Amino acid sequence: MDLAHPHHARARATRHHGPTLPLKVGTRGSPLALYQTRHFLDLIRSVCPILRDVEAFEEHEISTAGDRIQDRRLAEIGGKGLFAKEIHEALLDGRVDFAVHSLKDLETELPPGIVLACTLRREDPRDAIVLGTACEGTAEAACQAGASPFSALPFGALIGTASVRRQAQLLYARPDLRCEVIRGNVQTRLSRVGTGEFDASLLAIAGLKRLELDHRAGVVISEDVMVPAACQGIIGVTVRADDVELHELLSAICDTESRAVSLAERAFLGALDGSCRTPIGGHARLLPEGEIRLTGLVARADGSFLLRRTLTGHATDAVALGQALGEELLADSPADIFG
Ligand SMILES: NCc1[nH]cc(CCC(=O)O)c1CC(=O)O
Repeated sequence: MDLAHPHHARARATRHHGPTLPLKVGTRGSPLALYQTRHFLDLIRSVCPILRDVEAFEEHEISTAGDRIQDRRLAEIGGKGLFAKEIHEALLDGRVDFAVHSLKDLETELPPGIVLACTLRREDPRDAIVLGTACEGTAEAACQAGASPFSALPFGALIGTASVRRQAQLLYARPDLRCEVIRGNVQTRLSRVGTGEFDASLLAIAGLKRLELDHRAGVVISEDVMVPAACQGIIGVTVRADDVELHELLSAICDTESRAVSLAERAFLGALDGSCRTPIGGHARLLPEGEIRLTGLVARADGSFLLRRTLTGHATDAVALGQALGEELLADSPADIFG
């Protein structure tokens, strides 16, 4: 073993002295991002007593291109990793030691030198409909067993969404609806529905729950009706690939179920290699007996085409399962989808 190698030197130092404090954590500055970062810090403190000191961590808010661009659909701006580029740079420069992300916003292929070290237990992965005043009273019937969640939306309603995945699945089921881009953070979107600018919007219930705004969700849509985004509801933590001591620390709070499903969902997304203009959904769930069931969806943004498939395999082969499903959907989609 080459003990002069920096990896080994640092790993040995960990065992004797623990991590060098304070640990610098990178986060976006939105209320949701800050909540997620604090939630993560609470978890790590609960398993690691030496980190309970308030001064053990230093929070660094990092503004990303995705935060600054508010008026256009992210898909139009292009470029994967719009929410993370500046955060990766801060990690590689050593300005931060680790970073907390909404895993669904993190590109599948991370820059060299950065790895996803840990995924937290998944929050509810489903999408929810937030109804404006024009839809008052429509939620109740739509929530009933057997009813379509979309029946809460009046004919021809104007829906604000920036997600081509949600738009495609919505229009496929309800071609009468109109969709327009709504951006901004969760609170901004809620207020724009509240003022009547849109009849309704679709948001991840996970974000609403974390912000204690889930009472604004009129109808929660089953993942069997609307396939969520890959890794929706999962918080992921990135570190420098050679930071052995942080890897060790983070492995203590890693959730094995979210790790397995996120591997499958991210492998699926990676295999499709769609542009961010391609509506793609991916959702895996762990079954008893150590199996994993992965559903994938690709569609046209206008809802004129939609393909959905499910594969089941062993959780230990999560990556292979994701790749296989991605390749299957790629092969069976019309040429324009991935053109
Ligand atoms: N793209 C924005 C985003 N990124 C993560 C969440 C919250 C849900 C999650 O943790 O996946 C949201 C808001 C939303 O989609 O409604």
